[in-house]
Amino acid sequence: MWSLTKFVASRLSRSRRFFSSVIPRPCIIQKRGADILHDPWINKDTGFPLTERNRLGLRGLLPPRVISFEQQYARFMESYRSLEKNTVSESDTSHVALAKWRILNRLHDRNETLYFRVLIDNIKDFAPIIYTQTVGLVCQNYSGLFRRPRGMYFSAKDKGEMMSMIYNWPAQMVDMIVLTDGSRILGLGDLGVHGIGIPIGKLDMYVAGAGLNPQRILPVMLDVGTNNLKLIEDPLYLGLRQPRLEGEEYLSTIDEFIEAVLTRWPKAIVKFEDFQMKWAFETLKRYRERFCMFNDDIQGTAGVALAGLLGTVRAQGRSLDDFPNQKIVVVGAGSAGLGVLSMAVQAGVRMTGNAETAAQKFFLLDKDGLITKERKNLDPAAVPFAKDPGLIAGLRDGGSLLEVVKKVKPDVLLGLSGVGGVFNEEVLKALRESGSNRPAIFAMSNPTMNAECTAVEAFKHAGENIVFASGSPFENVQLGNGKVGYVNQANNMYLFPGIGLGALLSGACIITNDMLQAAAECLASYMTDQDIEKGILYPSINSIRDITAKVGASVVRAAVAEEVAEGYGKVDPEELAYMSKEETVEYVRRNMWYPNYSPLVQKK
Ligand SMILES: NC(=O)C1=CN([C@@H]2O[C@H](COP(=O)(O)OP(=O)(O)OC[C@H]3O[C@@H](n4cnc5c(N)ncnc54)[C@H](O)[C@@H]3O)[C@@H](O)[C@H]2O)C=CC1
Ligand SMILES: CC(=O)C(=O)O
Ligand SMILES: [Mg+2]
Repeated sequence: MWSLTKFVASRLSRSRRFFSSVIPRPCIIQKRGADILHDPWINKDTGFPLTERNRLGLRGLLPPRVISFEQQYARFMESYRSLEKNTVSESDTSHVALAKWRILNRLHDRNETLYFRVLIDNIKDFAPIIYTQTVGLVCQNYSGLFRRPRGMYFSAKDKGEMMSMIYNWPAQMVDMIVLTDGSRILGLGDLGVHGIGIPIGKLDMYVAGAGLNPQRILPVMLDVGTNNLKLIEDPLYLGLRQPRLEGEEYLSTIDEFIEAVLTRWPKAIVKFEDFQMKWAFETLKRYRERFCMFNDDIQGTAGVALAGLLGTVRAQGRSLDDFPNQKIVVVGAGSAGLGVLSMAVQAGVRMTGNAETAAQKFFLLDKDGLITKERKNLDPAAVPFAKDPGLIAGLRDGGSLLEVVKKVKPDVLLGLSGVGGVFNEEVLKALRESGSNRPAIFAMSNPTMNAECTAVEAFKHAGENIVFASGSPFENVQLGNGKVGYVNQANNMYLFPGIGLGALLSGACIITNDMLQAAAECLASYMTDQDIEKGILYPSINSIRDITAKVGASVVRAAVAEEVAEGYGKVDPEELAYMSKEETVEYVRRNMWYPNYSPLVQKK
């Protein structure tokens, strides 16, 4: 039973935590001298005060002047801006993008505190570099860009060794692991071990957006081979030059890795990222009831898309109850597309109470066109969305996107196909004729070149009145006469930081559908009616910490309501249950790490 004494004690412990977050806590280290300068977690470069230089054996290893954090920050930004200025006229945009990534990566490798401060303060400018879209280019060029290892690599050759390998990681605690096998990196396909750039980029977003402590995150590449022949033949390829493991061999490798992780860090959250569809679904089914994990491409994407779809209903001036009446054509029946449809159906069922009607207005296409009940060898995950061809006159299995748009007259066209340009001029013009009072286009595939259409194409061919969102960022479109076509970024980056942080701070033993639903609903309700009217469905990425605090809190509360919360640190589930909504947001905010130089104290 919750007692008054416990309540007062919890308030006191909360206020103690509050003060400790204002006064930088000392960081206890075991290193000395040059080892400190080579450890990006604790390095301050020229920022070490003289007292620390004396205490830590750094005197003489640095130029004598102490440069303040603010000066270091300004110096970095100046070199970044001058790179930007000097390359503005270059036609090779990928060369410029990689130069920007390199300058950030060098800082990341040297001084994480400064790196994360510049990232947080300039998230709108830097997210497209460390995350989609440049991260895709980085993975494609990884063998040439590789300088220092980051994260851990477990390979098919490590079978039987993983339990001891996990103890090679230098940090005592790990809160969040992002795991990939590199088999479907963005829309770029199988990039094998070079896909490590994705877990690194995602975890950068966790630190920037959710305030996870960078000393407690771990990007992991599980190298089970690659089926990309170009990579296998490349002498500089950094991974195993063998075909991917399949079947039981594959699953037992992942099982061994998971067992090793959970033995060392039983409360670590494992986020699965960019697995090819069959393993994305299989691993989610295998593990989701066993430990705290989620699949970002299936579940994170679904929540962001659902928030955007609900926003679209509002933007059309309709009531939210009208959502199940939206005709939605989803192009791409992979992990992301099926994840979105499943969540949209769940939302429809909650609104209508009827599972059958909930999916009726949703249409699904894959590379072979419209999926109907006549489809041979239909993936079981797609079965609930397969249409009866008789539903609308002229619909047929394998019907092209253009045919489907002309016949169905959708309100929403949502692309998760990984194929650039499938929303071509004809398709967009057909959407314009759909009769919807405000059609919406979600060109969600990444990176930019894989977007189903560009923002300019969408506004030009589908009309100025549309709602537009893309997975990778595009500039807003100037429509003339001062009118602006607003570009939303429909990317799971709006949700995964909050899902991860909420799961962590509730101490959730698993991540349930209700927790994911709560995250999506929280994001959906974030926007004001005025914004939505302008076609703005998602907040600016500049607000990512505020969004994450709210999304994280809604995940914590859902975890408590579902009785899967086991508490975090000294905060037990009863204390979580006692918190009001606002207090939960405050609790989440207070637990976000923020980059400041901490005093370093050497452990004797
Ligand atoms: N914006 C976001 O937050 C997210 C975007 N994505 C993007 O979604 C894309 C797909 O990801 P997954 O579903 O995991 O891939 P996947 O490989 O599992 O599925 C791709 C699907 O697209 C279909 N497809 C291929 N060519 C097509 C065509 N010409 N017309 C219609 N359908 C076609 C395939 O048959 C398959 O069903 C990727 O580009 C990825 O970057 C994925 C997750 C999150
Ligand atoms: C954003 C993301 O997770 C993807 O494109 O795979
Ligand atoms: Mg992904």
